[in-house]
Amino acid sequence: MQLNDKIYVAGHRGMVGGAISRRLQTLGYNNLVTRTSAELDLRSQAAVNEFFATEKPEYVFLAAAKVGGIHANNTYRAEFLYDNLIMEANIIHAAHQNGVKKLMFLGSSCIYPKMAPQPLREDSLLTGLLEPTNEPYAIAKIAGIKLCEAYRDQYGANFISVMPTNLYGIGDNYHPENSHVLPALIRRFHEAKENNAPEVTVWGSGTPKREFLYADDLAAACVYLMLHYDGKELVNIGTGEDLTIRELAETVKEVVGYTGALVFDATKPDGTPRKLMDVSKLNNLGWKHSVELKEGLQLAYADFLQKKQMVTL
Ligand SMILES: NC(=O)C1=CN([C@@H]2O[C@H](COP(=O)(O)OP(=O)(O)OC[C@H]3O[C@@H](n4cnc5c(N)ncnc54)[C@H](OP(=O)(O)O)[C@@H]3O)[C@@H](O)[C@H]2O)C=CC1
Ligand SMILES: C[C@H]1O[C@H](OP(=O)(O)OP(=O)(O)OC[C@H]2O[C@@H](n3cnc4c(=O)[nH]c(N)nc43)[C@H](O)[C@@H]2O)[C@@H](O)[C@@H](O)C1=O
Repeated sequence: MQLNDKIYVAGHRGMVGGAISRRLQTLGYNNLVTRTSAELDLRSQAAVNEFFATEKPEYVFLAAAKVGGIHANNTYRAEFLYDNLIMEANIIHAAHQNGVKKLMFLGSSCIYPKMAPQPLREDSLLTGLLEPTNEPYAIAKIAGIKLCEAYRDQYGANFISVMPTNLYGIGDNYHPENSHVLPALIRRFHEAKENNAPEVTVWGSGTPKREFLYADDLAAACVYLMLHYDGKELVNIGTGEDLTIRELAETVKEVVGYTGALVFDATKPDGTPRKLMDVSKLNNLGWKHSVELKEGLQLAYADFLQKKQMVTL
């Protein structure tokens, strides 16, 4: 990938696509092509085909998707399956038809079976049943992996798949119900602090364990793998460290500076009990994360405070 090669970052306004675009620009890549969903609805095959035929991107980062936390995944099950299936199918097929040199597909740690051995190894894919709350999203992501593999097997396409762990960072979604746990807790603790509320509610039992990677680290890993990895097998991207949701809540509480109590709402789903990535393959390829959770949380909270000035979250 040369500095003036044409690179399409699908989903560049999202948290991940934004971080990948920043990383590419920092490294000197100067020919990025982007479209918002209003300009190019990736669910339209005709529009995607026309875009690829006109723009002829040489490299593609596929970071556009319908994304959300446990509640959104479990509620909008049809859109999480349909939108994600059709977007990735349209892009991967058009990339093949238009001679894209290399494409990176972003999946998710939720593709692994709910009860797979921990830490989650890449070869656990399709070895057991999925977590029900995000099965539609996971099925779509597994289809994306298999599309990349199929175009590679049949046509020799250099399409690679990476599986990020739970992410957070600049430009995250702070919706009270539809977001992931980390941004949801930043907002809830911040509002409780502002309102002097005596307690903050955390969904579920607090016992599930999750791993969190700062989005700019994820972006650095994605660009690194785009430059250094051409294999068929997926690659996990994470830190290899996790903590319970209760421990996460305590840490967010401390970073935000809230002094009240925590209560747990057992009526809300816990989801997968644990999703710790085995990152030995990534580490052996020469990449390791650099932003630890506490530092990343401080950066994310600063971003939240800044965005709050500009928009009603
Ligand atoms: N966030 C996380 O914790 C994790 C994310 N991932 C993966 O990373 C990728 C990016 O996620 P993230 O950045 O968090 O998500 P965001 O919701 O922040 O961004 C998603 C992007 O997708 C674009 N998009 C959605 N629907 C359409 C559409 N119909 N047509 C065109 N563009 C569309 C949006 O474009 P626009 O802004 O223009 O509307 C948006 O910029 C996804 O593949 C996700 O599965 C994987 C693991 C964890
Ligand atoms: C990235 C990943 O994200 C999703 O999976 P998830 O890891 O279960 O996502 P989550 O961040 O929403 O929840 C993590 C844990 O945290 C608890 N929790 C507490 N309090 C809040 C809370 O206020 N909001 C949310 N969302 N969760 C909360 C919550 O009950 C759960 O136990 C997938 O659907 C799929 O999209 C995917 O790939």
